[in-house]
Amino acid sequence: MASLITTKEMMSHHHVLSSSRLTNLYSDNSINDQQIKTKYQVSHRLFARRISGAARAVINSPMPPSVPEIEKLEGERRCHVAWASVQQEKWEGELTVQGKIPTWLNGTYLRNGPGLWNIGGHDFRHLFDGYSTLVKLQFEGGRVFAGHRLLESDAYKAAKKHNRLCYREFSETPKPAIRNSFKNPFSGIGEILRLFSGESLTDNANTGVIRLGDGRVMCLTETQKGSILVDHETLETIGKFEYDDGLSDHMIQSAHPIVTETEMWTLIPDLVKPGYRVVRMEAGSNRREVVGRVKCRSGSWGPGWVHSFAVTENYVVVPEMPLRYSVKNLLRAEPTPLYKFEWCPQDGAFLHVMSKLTGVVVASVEVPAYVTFHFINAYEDADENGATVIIADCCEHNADTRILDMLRLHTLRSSHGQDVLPDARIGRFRIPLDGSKYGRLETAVEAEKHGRAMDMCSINPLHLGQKYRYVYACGAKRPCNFPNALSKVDIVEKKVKNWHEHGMIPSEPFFVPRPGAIHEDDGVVISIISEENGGSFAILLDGSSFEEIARATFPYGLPYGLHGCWIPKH
Ligand SMILES: CC(=O)/C=C/C=C(C)/C=C/C1=C(C)CCCC1(C)C
Ligand SMILES: CC(/C=C/C=O)=C\C=C\C=O
Ligand SMILES: [Fe+2]
Repeated sequence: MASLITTKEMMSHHHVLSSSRLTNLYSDNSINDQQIKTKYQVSHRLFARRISGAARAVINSPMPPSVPEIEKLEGERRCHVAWASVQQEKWEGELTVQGKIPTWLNGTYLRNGPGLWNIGGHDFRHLFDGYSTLVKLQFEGGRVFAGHRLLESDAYKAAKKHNRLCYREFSETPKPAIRNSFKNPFSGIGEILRLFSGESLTDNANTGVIRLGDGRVMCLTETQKGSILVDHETLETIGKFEYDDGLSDHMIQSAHPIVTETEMWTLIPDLVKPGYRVVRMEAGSNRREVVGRVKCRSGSWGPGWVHSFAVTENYVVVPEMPLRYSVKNLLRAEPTPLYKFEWCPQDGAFLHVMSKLTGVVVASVEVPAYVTFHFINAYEDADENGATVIIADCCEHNADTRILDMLRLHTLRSSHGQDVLPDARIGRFRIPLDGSKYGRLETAVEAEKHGRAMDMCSINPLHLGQKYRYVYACGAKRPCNFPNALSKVDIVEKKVKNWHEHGMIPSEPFFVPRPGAIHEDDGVVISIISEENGGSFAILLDGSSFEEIARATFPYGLPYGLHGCWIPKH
């Protein structure tokens, strides 16, 4: 097994990724290459001045800039480190801690996300295209040992080897290699077959990371191929998670399985006969059993996009969004404004409820149009007459699909500080189980209280599928082009506590309950913050007061990341 590199090794060029990311640092398309290079050099020296000595090693700065250079640069729009590729493949070291890490916090927080957005001079277009970068924070007796590492997916390895994109990513389709172009393997029937067999799809598992009940740790994305096992201590890639159930020919999966100590639930969308398979896998097994199938209600060609879903104690809540997979857009080489999807509100929006035990769909209701990436939680409740109603909460983007395009890197890089982030809220669905045709969608808490941004959520995992009170998520302090605050939402009292510091971009606040806790919010919230000055740190907030209890600073800047998990030390 290869050992992780030290800071000293990292200073050598051997481990530093190619400099083809130069253009990534700037958003202003009008500047020419020479200007970009000059800005890059100045900017890197500026970062080096601002962050610690160790960080200087990372970015390999030769000299501090002169004052006029700094002033010139201050006035320019520089790319926030949140949207800049990681500067090296891997790093490991101890972090400097300010404050006090609770001694009960023993274990590893892992975060996945796209962290490298360029290869061989090609700059990726969308946040979701970047190559998976795992970050770990290992908490041990009040100390924090941390690191990051690029996931060795086939997509990343091939891109490195051939110096170009080789698989279809979220928004990008590879161009044919010039020497093969007369045969053009990326056109016609061959390409359709390669797409539908999954061959040309990415396995770049850059979205989430989960710990299965049996202890295996898996990185995931929406392609089934993108299910990859990793070692949570070394961050090494172990290999593909091989499903032995014959369900992998349906190339797509939800990026957010629901995992407990005993089982994993997920959804497998069916692009040919629009619908979803609801599947369950026992801890220790690689075989998913199909519990039931939901048939799409709408007459559209594709099923609704399903990034995540929800469960209650007895039911699985399956969303059918009006934002639908589009086979037509899947086959297009160039992205459409909605990428692989299309917006079909005229065909209706639905939610389906399946019994976990029998696989029978017990409710299928039409609801107002909605757009969500992330369900927060769901539970069974009683209505005023005592009849069962399902409550399902999600981060809802006011049925506005613009959020998908807002996550284009050019937009993120060029609109920093502008108030262009579309509004979002906590959407609460009420789904009656009495055969009603319609469900309701309400705003759970006045969105102004969390700055009208709401995504990247977590809850106390002990309340999964149960009544619950607290949601931790990214909110906003306006003006902003991206969620820039951490919010604790009390959905019962309808109160919100926000954490915000100027120029910071925090990733998903992840709640870890204190062992033995009685109160739902007794625990800590972990988030990794990318700073405007090019640095980054992990922050720990008290789950109850939402006050900062500690921060642990990285000697370099980490980009934004998506979802995390907690691996307790036994
Ligand atoms: C990072 C994130 O949240 C989502 C990633 C989604 C991906 C990688 C989706 C990939 C897809 C293709 C490459 C073609 C087929 C459709 C789809 C699943 C959207
Ligand atoms: C980062 C994000 C949305 C932020 C907007 O408010 C969505 C990420 C989705 C994938 O996990
Ligand atoms: Fe997600």
